[in-house]
Amino acid sequence: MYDSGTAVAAALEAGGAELDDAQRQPNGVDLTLGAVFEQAEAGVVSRNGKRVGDREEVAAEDGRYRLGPGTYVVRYGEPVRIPEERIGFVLPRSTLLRNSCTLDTAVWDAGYEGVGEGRLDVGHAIEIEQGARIAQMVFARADHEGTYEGEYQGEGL
Ligand SMILES: O=c1ccn([C@H]2C[C@H](O)[C@@H](COP(=O)(O)OP(=O)(O)OP(=O)(O)O)O2)c(=O)[nH]1
Repeated sequence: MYDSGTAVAAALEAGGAELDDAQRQPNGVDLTLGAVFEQAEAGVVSRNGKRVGDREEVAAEDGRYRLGPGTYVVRYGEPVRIPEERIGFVLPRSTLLRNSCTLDTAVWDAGYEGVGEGRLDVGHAIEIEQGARIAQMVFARADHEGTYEGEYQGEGL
């Protein structure tokens, strides 16, 4: 069972997100584009740890990112707090898909708080305005043991 968009909006606002009406969707809340980065060195995923490789921020021109084909890391524009008994999923706006682009996203754990990131795959050159809606977050009810306490907790806040 998924929460309504109104319930997702209430949870995000309780976590400090400032939402405009266009972000409020029937089944979730649209997240906006905060910043774009290009990976500059190798990261590490090992059995006992991980490290995110350095990245360089892409400059917006007149508030717009003009992105050529390739892989980017995006930071969303809103802080997110995933309530207990919920799991979060972020899906790309279909307009990205219709323009040969997409977002790759992972699980948003109960108890996570922060300004999250995702992988933007640009299959054809695209222009995206900073602050434009790029994704939708939905919440599903979920059992869980414990809450998120990893090193991304509090990122970007
Ligand atoms: O697309 C996503 C998915 C999740 N998150 C946030 C919320 C999630 O709770 C946290 C950690 O995600 P995950 O557990 O998948 O990352 P990990 O690499 O396993 O990190 P950790 O070892 O801290 O669990 O990152 C994002 O920013 N973007």
